[in-house]
Amino acid sequence: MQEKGSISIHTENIFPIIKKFLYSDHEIFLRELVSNAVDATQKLQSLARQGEFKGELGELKVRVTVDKEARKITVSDHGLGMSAEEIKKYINQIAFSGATEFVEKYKETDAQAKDQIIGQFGLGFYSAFMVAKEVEIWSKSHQEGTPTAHWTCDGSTEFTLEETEGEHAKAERGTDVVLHVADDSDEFLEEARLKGILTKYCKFLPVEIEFEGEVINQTKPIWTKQPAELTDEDYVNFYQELYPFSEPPLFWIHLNVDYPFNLTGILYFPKVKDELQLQRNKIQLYSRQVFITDEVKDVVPEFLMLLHGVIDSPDIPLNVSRSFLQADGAVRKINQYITKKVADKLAELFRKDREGYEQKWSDIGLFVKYGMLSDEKFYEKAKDFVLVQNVAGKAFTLPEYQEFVQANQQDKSEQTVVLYTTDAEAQHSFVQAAQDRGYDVLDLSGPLDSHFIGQMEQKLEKTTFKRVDADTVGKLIEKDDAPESVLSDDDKTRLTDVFKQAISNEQMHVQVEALSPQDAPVVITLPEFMRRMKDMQRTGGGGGMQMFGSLPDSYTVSVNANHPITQRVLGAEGEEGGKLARQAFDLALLAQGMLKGEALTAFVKRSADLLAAG
Ligand SMILES: Nc1ncnc2c1ncn2[C@@H]1O[C@H](COP(=O)(O)OP(=O)(O)OP(=O)(O)O)[C@@H](O)[C@H]1O
Repeated sequence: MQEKGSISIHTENIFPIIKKFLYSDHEIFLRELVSNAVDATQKLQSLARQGEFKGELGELKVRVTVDKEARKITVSDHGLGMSAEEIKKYINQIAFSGATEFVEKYKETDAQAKDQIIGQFGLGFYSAFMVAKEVEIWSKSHQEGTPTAHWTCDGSTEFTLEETEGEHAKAERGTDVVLHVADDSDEFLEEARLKGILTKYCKFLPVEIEFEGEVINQTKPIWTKQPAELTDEDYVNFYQELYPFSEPPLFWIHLNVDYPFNLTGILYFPKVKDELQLQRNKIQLYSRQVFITDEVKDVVPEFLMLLHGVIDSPDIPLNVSRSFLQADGAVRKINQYITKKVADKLAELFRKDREGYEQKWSDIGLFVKYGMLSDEKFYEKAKDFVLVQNVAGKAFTLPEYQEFVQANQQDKSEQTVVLYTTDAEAQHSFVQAAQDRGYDVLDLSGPLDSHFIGQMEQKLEKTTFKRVDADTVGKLIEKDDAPESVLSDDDKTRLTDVFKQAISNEQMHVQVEALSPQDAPVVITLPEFMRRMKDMQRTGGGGGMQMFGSLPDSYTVSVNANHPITQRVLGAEGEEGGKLARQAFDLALLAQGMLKGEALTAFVKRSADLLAAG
């Protein structure tokens, strides 16, 4: 047997759900009521535009007032008002939106209304019951001769509705919504609290909103204007209004698109000196000038979350509570659009004002690298304007740098070896040695640079990166013209043994190498791959590498066969050779800031002895 029918809903059961649970935050009741008042005002303006309303518009301010004694909050507008019939239709029917109906009805004759009207779900009004034990509506329609309608409801499914003339009638067109605040919602009777809510959500609504005799909003915020109407000062002032006491922004992008989706806004590049200052959740999302959230995840690409500013789009699909967004195709397109705009802006700055761009690089470099690493499309554009800086502070684009080092820094298998330092101070002796060889050294000390290096090695052809202390200078870039060793094989073995014994440390692998006589007598290095593995292990990357436990430190100790000191070590009597070897080794440790504790004390003492003996 088959039965067909329609599912029924018990209003008594669903009503509390709407009231209490649909909206996570109680404070949004004010946003909803003020939005309705603004909608009512904009609808009237729309009717006037179309000639359907011929009366005087008069003053159109929305007023919010609070009476703490009487425990009342009132939201009043001079909008189009409602007759008793209309209240029945729009208010008594939950989830029937007069806003949507209006937009649909006038879409041919007033397209503007579609972009302005805020309401869409027909639920917002009921959020009032989150804070009120009773709500009254007093409304007078804009249509001549309609009596004032008075509606009351105590939050149950029962309501009263009457038409009043005479004493209680409203003199003017419009609607007053009166909330009798519930006992558990005292906080909303505080002026400061209400003001806080209004400035959070309603600061940029398009109709003036008055609270405490003061207009709290800007009806035409700058993002709704055309870029051509605005000066740099306007942008900077707006920034400072959004983020008081912050340093002026570096530059900004005015977003303005209406096809295939509607999006306006201004994104600012903040001045950031170090990564600790980077603050997320600094972009505010609006929909039709109503504040929605400052969590713009999904809408704004991850790497641009560090930007500041405002985005306004009626096309971002909101859920009923307007409290979170739904990630869908439209959101993805918006995300891509923003990425493209940012890349274009950077490319333009680079092209038009290279010097200014270089000066800003310390602030924007992090964004750019983050973007390249996280977004392939952004990478494609940014590879032409990402900059690298050498230790002398000169900036290059990647193609410029490749050309700059190509002649001198190719190894025998025609790989270009890019040398870099992560700490020019600590690695000074290596930087110096490389520079003495005529090599250039990049400063890649930023927080994302190890990832950036990895990406560059994948993308750039025939190019490898080596940290300056990854090897002795002669081996960093292996060439055919390596200097010959002056030592015999026998001497080399003897020398190795003396050093091994003097150092007596398993993690130090001694080898004799033919460096130039001007190079240091001993050089301690950590091979590039070993250091990278250790870095990965430290930062938790590298997949299953943890399984193998901590990697031991494994340094290479290169003894310079051509340095005069090796002759002295080989020629020394008794313990003298070992002492000299240890001294040379300690000097190498010292050059790298690795000489510490007991070893350092011993070194100082030995040095004094040697000086005294000399
Ligand atoms: N101050 C007002 N003046 C005139 N009409 C109003 C007013 N407040 C509410 N209404 C009418 O009641 C309807 C229902 O309001 P409600 O806030 O529940 O939903 P909405 O604004 O349409 O949609 P949303 O849930 O997205 O806010 C509105 O669409 C509007 O027609």
